[in-house]
Amino acid sequence: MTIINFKNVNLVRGKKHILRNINWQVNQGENWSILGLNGSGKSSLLKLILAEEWKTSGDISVLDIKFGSGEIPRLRKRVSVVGSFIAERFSSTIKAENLVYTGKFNSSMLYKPYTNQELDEARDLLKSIGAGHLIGRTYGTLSQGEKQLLLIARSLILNPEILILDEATNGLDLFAKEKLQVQLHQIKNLDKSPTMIYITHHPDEISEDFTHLLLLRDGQVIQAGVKKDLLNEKILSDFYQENIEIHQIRHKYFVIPKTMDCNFKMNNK
Ligand SMILES: Nc1ncnc2c1ncn2[C@@H]1O[C@H](COP(=O)(O)OP(=O)(O)OP(=O)(O)O)[C@@H](O)[C@H]1O
Repeated sequence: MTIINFKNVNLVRGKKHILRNINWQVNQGENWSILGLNGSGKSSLLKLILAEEWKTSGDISVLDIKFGSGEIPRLRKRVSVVGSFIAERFSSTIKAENLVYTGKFNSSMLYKPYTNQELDEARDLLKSIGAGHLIGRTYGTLSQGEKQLLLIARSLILNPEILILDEATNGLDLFAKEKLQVQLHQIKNLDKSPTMIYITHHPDEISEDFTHLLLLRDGQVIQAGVKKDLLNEKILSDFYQENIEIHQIRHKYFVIPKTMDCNFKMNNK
């Protein structure tokens, strides 16, 4: 089954050609990372998947639902997102377990009170990801990392078929980042694991669980394919249009601009 299919997709807003001729196919069993610099179009691509933005031209289908077919509300219940543009939608007074429960409806609020029993499902999920201590806390009083934990729990309550992580480590400390990777690894090993899409600026965050990589620059797909074929110095130097070197420590790939050494020496003369 094809999970996501973009054919010749363009997105234009005003005079800005935000995404240009995007061809991208995600198949069952693949987990993709999307790597791009600021302004390359990552969030816009995500909004197209969620049908929050509408393509200017081309064809998009997600989970075999063709956009334009009127089935978008049904689709939204099958896709979850963790990311800042979701994080900003919640009231600062909502309680942790209520926020997690909103994931059931893919909305940012609960339209009626829920029983303690119903909210227990959210509490159990919080406990299962090591966030039990946040139960009962109000969203506005939480740290960035704590908020992120709520969003992860929220994204899982529906058993989504696609889980999108958009700069999901923003605001997380060193250890919380590692914990997120462990959680993603656990999700990947679930019986009915979702297809995961991990959007990031940072190559070192692309864990072993991600099999494929899409390199996005200035609204265009520069490369898309099997990760191990693309994470090399030649391809990434072409992609960044800068000479870079890659240092692999355990399973992490650290990318360092070669020019950095030179600037560092100049500044420290
Ligand atoms: N509605 C819009 N009208 C005009 N330009 C837009 C619009 N939405 C996005 N853009 C522009 O399109 C480009 C891509 O934006 P997008 O937010 O998708 O990038 P991004 O890769 O997510 O960036 P970042 O990593 O900085 O969050 C940017 O130059 C942005 O200013």
